[in-house]
Amino acid sequence: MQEKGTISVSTENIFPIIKKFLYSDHEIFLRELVANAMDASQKLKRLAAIGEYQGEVGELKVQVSIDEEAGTITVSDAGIGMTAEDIKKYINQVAFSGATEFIEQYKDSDQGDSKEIIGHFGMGFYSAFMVADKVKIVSLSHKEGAEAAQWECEGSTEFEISPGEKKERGTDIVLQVAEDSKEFLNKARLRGILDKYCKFLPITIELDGEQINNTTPIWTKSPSELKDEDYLAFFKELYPMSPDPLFWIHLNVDYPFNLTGVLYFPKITNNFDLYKDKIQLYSRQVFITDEVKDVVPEFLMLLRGVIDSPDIPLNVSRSYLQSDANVKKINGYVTRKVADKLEELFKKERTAFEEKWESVGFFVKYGILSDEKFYDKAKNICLLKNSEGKYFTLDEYREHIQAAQTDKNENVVYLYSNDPDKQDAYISSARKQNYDVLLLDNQMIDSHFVGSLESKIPNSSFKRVDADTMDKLIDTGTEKESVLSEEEATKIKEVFEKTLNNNALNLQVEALPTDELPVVITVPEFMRRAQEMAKTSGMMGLGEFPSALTVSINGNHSIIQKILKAEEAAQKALVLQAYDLALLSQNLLSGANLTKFIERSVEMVGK
Ligand SMILES: Nc1ncnc2c1ncn2[C@@H]1O[C@H](COP(=O)(O)OP(=O)(O)OP(=O)(O)O)[C@@H](O)[C@H]1O
Repeated sequence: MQEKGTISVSTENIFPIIKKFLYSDHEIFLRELVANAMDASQKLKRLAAIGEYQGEVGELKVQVSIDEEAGTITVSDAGIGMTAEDIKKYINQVAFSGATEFIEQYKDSDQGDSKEIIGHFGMGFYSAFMVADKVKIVSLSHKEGAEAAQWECEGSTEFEISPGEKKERGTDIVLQVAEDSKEFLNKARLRGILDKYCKFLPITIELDGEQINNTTPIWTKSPSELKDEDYLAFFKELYPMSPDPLFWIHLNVDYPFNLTGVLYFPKITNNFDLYKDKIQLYSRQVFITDEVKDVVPEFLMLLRGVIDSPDIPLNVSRSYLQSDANVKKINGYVTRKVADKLEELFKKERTAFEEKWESVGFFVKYGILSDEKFYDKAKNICLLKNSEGKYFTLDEYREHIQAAQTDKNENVVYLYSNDPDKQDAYISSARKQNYDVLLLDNQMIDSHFVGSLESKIPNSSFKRVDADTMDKLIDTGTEKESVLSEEEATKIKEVFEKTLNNNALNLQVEALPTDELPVVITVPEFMRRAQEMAKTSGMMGLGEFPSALTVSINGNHSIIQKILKAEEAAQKALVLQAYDLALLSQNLLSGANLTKFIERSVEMVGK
């Protein structure tokens, strides 16, 4: 008996709409059909396990095959199958409600958002019509005495149902591939899609007889069954081109939500962007997306690996995902696990932890900057490295510098360098005073990190080592003895002003140690930070911000006496020489000024 019917649906014909708006994601039809076949297989397994199916279960693999000549793709399973009644119920009604719901969602969203909905909306069975102009279902239900049934639909709301010819339990979905979708008849193309979405499905998937998937990926196993090699091999499987990860975290939770996975800490190179969106999100081993925004905290998006959770609602739009309670909990859980793992590593293998700090520190700092709560968890394992390459925790470091580097206001002054090469002269001045200098030279993150630490550590101030002369950087309130009389100080300042003839310079005479340079050039900390902020926020073009240099003349240096006593011409040469030397030590001397300096030096040496 053949039966014809019309699928009741408010929209005249939803297929053209499905086709049009799902355009960029056509390939997911295969994921949907394979996932259905897998569900049907697993349902049968469950029925057999609870004794509701008495027959032979047999091998439950899902087969995908291409018949290029006939222009068809067939997805077959040996799962529970469907009777004609089941087809009417599940395909005509249930599946359709899913498709209609999609259209409703699409209508409610503005154009810009539609792609997101599409990307996260499981279109189910009807997504087959994105690539096929005719779909046939032939199915034999597992139910005793069931007869095979066949359903056909040509992409309109009309369908035809009739007895089918099928002897084995299960379902064949046959797609007559549409003219504009012929690419899917290519085996390599299908293989690519299966590799992407179905690589770790729990039931064997074959493409033209060849197994595609690994049915028991490591995140489905217990950590006690796994060795380091297994984790490394899995990492290589996911990211064949990447260097080995630093370490990994096996996630496993079943209350209050369900989540498994393995997250890897990659070695950080400078190309951070390459590392974003590399965590893969699965739902019961079906690949969903690698856009994990909202599910994983922003700073952990640089991690790699797999998260699998049936509790992440994937068939809804982004905005919903953000406010979803489960997603929030997952987010919190992942953050906590990462913090725990870092603490464990730190406690167990501090040396190894220090060796990995270049990469690990990036996550920790990023986490501290972006997540208030993460600081509380990470403050005990956040390391600081000094210019001698030694590592300290925040507490250890404070202890280390407290005695020497507390200023008259009881602030502990943390000195740092962001470019040890350029700031070498300042670092060595600091060391001469028995001060310690931190290395905070990650250009991407450390300038922000400095500000953040300063606000988090009470009574602390961070100053770059070239922000002022040493005794002003850490002002202990003790007056330095000056060998210059007040008159001489005024005189030397005048000589410098006249010779350098530059209003932008902030000239001052100071009593610095005799072994300091005769002239020291610095950029005040607050000024430099304001400049950096302006640069990063794009408020001002580079260079527009006044660059205020402070020029400190070391009144205690012997050369100052020489200048005071010299003839005018010699005086001028000495001032320029002392000033140029200061610029040189900051790496600020170049071009014509450098040439002049060299000429002058040669002349002086020759005298
Ligand atoms: N291969 C199959 N074997 C048995 N039943 C199937 C098969 N494919 C689909 N079905 C039935 O049709 C129903 C509708 O399928 P459809 O893919 O549209 O939605 P779904 O799987 O329930 O949800 P989703 O939108 O997440 O895919 C399924 O719930 C299932 O009962």
